[in-house]
Amino acid sequence: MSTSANTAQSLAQTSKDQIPTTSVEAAVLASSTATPSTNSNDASRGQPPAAAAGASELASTKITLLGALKRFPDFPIPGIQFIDILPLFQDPAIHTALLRALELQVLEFAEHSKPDVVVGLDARGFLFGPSLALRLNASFVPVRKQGKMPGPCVTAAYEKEYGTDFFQMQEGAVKPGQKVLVVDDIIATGGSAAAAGSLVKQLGGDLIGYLFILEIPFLNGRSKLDGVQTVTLLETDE
Ligand SMILES: O=P(O)(O)OC[C@H]1O[C@H](OP(=O)(O)OP(=O)(O)O)[C@H](O)[C@@H]1O
Ligand SMILES: Nc1ncnc2[nH]cnc12
Repeated sequence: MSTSANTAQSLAQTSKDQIPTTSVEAAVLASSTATPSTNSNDASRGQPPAAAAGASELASTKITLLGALKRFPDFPIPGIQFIDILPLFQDPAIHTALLRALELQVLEFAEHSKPDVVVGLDARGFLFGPSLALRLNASFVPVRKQGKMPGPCVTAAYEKEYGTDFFQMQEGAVKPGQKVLVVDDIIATGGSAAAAGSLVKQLGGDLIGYLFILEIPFLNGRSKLDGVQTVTLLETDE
């Protein structure tokens, strides 16, 4: 079995309960963010030996995930280094490891406040948002680019790394007071995520956090998220 398959299997075999049952699960839980501005890359610090061993396994999972990403210079416009997350979904072992790691990040940071709704952003937030929502026994609700959904919608404009756009959510898709987690593949400038957060609030939702697979820290996207708890699995400064 390949390294990625081993990693995926050990992550996939962990309990569906919120209580960690393996060193990997304990380590993933231990590695999650405790504050809005910290990421999860220093997993082994201060952990007991079993958790530290698991943290090392998590670290190798992250290396596997990072290694699967592809870079495309000057896409979609000159000067942008495009980071393609689609390869994460081509290998079932990596896909499994990704989903389990994301689930555990949520269970840790939302320990006392599990989301009622996972909101995924058009289009790459749709690749894992519904699967994650099922694992969390939560609803899935999309944020879509303007003009794609029927019925009354709320709308927010936003700037991103390579242009301006408009996002929408259907009225009633989130009920007032529901706890909402916004998920997307990448946080770059943070414009997309901030617009999604504003739509959730327009619908009366309680925005409890943001979750991303990858952060590009030099673009400082977190600064647009009003201090709302933000968790990223991976980061790359390029
Ligand atoms: O933090 P930001 O600067 O807002 O950038 C991040 C957003 O950009 C990408 O989506 P894109 O708008 O390219 O749409 P797509 O998912 O439909 O390709 C990405 O999937 C995020 O949604
Ligand atoms: N550099 C980038 N690569 C991939 N998706 C992005 N979305 C915004 N910036 C991006």
